[in-house]
Amino acid sequence: MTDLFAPKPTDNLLPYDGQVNDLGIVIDYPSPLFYNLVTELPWQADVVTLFGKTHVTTRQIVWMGDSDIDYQYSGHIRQTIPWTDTVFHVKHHVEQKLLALGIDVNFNSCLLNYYPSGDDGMGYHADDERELGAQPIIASLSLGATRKFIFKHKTIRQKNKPVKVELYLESGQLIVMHGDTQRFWKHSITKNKTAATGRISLTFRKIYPNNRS
Ligand SMILES: O=C(O)CCC(=O)C(=O)O
Ligand SMILES: [Fe+2]
Repeated sequence: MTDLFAPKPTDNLLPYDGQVNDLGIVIDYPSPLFYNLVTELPWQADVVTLFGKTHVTTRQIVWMGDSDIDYQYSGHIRQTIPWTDTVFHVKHHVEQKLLALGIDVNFNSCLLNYYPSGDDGMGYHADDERELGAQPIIASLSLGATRKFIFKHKTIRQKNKPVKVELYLESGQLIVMHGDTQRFWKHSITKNKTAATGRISLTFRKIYPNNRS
């Protein structure tokens, strides 16, 4: 039976000011991939500066990409490690899925995030650094525990509250943010005390090093 309410990959999840598509589950066996990445990658705590204060996160990250790319955000320079066979393979798979939506992109970088438990999240932010270009294309593949992903409009409010769009990201699910999304919306992964297991997201990006400010 077809689910009349299941979003089509071509549906825009945002009401305006950007474009987010849900490509659904694109990985047949996500668990082996999850455990492979947890064990094989050199995870490190992230360092974030908020209101002038530096924090070390329990969320763990790895930057991966082409050898000529390193990435700078929140004032910190990130070392990029070369593509592993596994992630390079996933990158190719993701690019093929996007092609079917009419999005033709060759990602040169990936930020992998590991949330060991439901106590780990990522606060509201926009991936709007200059080096990502004016309309960044960011594809995000989720593995492991299902977690809630929230978009919050930067300026538009309704009934005195910011406009929000929420979705749940499941293991093997791929979404893509593009168009004006980073310009007008922030996004976050909320903490969830009931999430018993870990989650990984692979966020593929295209970096234009010459746009660095
Ligand atoms: O883990 C996620 O799904 C979100 C990650 C994210 O927003 C980022 O890496 O910029
Ligand atoms: Fe992000």
